[in-house]
Amino acid sequence: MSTVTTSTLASVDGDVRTAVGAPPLLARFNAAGLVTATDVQVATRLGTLTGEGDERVLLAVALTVRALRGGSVCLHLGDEAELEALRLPDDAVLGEQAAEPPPWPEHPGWVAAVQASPMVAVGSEDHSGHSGHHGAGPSQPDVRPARWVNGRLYLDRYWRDELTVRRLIDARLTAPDLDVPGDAGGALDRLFPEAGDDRQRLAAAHALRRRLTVLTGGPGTGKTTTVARLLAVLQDAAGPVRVALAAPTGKAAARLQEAAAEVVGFLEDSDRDRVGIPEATTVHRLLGFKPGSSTRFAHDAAHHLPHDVVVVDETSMVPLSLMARLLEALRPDARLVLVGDPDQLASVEAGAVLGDLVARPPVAEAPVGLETVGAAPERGETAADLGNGVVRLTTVHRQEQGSEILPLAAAIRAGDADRVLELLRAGRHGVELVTADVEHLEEQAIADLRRDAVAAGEKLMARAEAGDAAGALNALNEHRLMLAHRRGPAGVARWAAQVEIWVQEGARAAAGTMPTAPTAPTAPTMPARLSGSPWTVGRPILVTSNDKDVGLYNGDTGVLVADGESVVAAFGDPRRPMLVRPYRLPPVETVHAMTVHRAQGSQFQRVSLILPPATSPLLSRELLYTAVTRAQESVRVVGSEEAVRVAVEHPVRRASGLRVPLG
Ligand SMILES: Nc1ncnc2c1ncn2[C@@H]1O[C@H](COP(=O)(O)OP(=O)(O)OP(=O)(O)O)[C@@H](O)[C@H]1O
Repeated sequence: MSTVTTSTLASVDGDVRTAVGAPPLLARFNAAGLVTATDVQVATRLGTLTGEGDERVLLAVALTVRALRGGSVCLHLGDEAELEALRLPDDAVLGEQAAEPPPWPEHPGWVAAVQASPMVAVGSEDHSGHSGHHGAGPSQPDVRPARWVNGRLYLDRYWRDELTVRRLIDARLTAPDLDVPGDAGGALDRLFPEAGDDRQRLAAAHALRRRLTVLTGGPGTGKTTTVARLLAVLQDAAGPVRVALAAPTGKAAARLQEAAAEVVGFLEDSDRDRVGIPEATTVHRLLGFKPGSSTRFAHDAAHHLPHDVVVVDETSMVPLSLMARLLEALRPDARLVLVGDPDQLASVEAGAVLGDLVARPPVAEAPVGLETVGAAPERGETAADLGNGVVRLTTVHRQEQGSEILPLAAAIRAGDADRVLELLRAGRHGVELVTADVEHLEEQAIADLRRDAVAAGEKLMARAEAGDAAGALNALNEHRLMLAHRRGPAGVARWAAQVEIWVQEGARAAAGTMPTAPTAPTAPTMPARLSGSPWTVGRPILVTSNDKDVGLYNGDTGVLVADGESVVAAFGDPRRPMLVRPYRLPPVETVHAMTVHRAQGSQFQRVSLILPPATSPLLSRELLYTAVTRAQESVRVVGSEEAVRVAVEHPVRRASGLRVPLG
């Protein structure tokens, strides 16, 4: 079906070319950068397939494809005000010379044309004969590639995924309590004592009885601690239960496993024995990812996962389609615990399910009976959240010894730009602003950034050359340069190359050779680390596609380490490095710098963030919050005060229908 093609296109970078032979109205919006050539091609192709020639409808579909690329699930066409955000050129055409955008078509007429279109099914009921199950059914003459529900225009596949998520989440929220045969109160008292954190206890009591718990909170509020202790409560009161721990990326899964093992290590012997050694995996691997297909999994609605409890960490990064597949694959009576921080960036793919689940009006009454285990929701706000299964942890337990990182994160989250700038300007306790024009950065402005990058790079090389995989993996996490954009003056491509030059210059200076361009041919006498070969020891690498056989996933980072005369790539937990021969590696890139999106789910001792100019559409509150909360010791923000302010004052808006009830 044609929607398969559009979903693939929506996930790649926008095509910046001019759409050749586009109908006149689309050509004008294309020239203004509001839709790309790819958006136009998808719309016109679907128009040809369904016999729709009305350019206003094709424009709406092209804008929907563009909105998907920006992470929205749909186009909120019914609300004229929502369209304003789309009057900025798409990120894919940023920097190109764009024409003045034409006015939108007259609104009521536009909406009426979309609803009357043969391309568009109207309403949430399925009249096409589809079973409603993803991808099911033979293709029929009346298959409509788009759908209009509650003033929103969807491509059909995304509508189906949203409906699946809505139905399965609502079923979990409205289902009766699960039976807990054992002494739940006793287990809760032991693992979440009275003097502890009430909300953590409430979360555990909730997860014991309910089929969906959404456990949210900022950094250091004890999400991982609560999950690990909750597993002990479950094994004691409802056990033995079969548990799966998962996260959207391999890196986040490794962190979850490490953190959960640490908490379990501190439990009493009996609890520790019951929980065992937690193992975490990626959501894709849990579902039985089949290479070559992003939508086909071994576990689905017909082949449920065997687990009684599934815990997903870093849920903010789970896109709509993956959430739909996960929910389908769960047994209806399994407990699902979604853990995450909804204030972080959402996934690169469409959807912000965690944010939507937290922001919905309550779907069910707050569950009763939690009092019986001594965990009564005491505040009205909690009772309303509980109608959506949400328990928000609010007390920060991590001891930060005067660091200003968490207060800075709190001010960003609260949207308080004055306070954010005050903390950054003060430049104390691990927080710093380097005011600079990022398009014309002076060497002096970035001297400290360079020093940090070179120090971390040199340490990485030294450990890698010594064949010390654990030391090299630790060094990899010492400093990370992050950016919002991939391309342009404040983009990853430029800055990754810059850091590589700095590190190599530093290495040459240390080796006593004359500085040369990093790509220059290498003299045979040059140390291995300067050879310029893709398998240079000390090269930090980023995996860019999934490889189930090797066990590496898109986004995993590692480092090339000397292994006698040869080279091996080290990944994962420094205490238990995973070693892979270069010839077995999936495609990799050098990772001296990364997008904030890529860095999500990881932590680094020091973070430097280069902000784009204040006009960038990628500047957002979530971007700044995510970057700042990646730092353990210090964070340096490079950019203008105006860019900081714009970021703090602009939370991301991703259109989706999940927050509103079905009409
Ligand atoms: N109820 C509590 N009482 C005392 N200390 C706690 C409590 N809960 C958590 N902590 C401590 O607070 C710190 C942070 O906890 P944890 O790592 O579980 O938080 P988190 O929300 O998962 O953080 P992050 O998302 O940043 O990884 C840990 O050192 C943990 O031991």
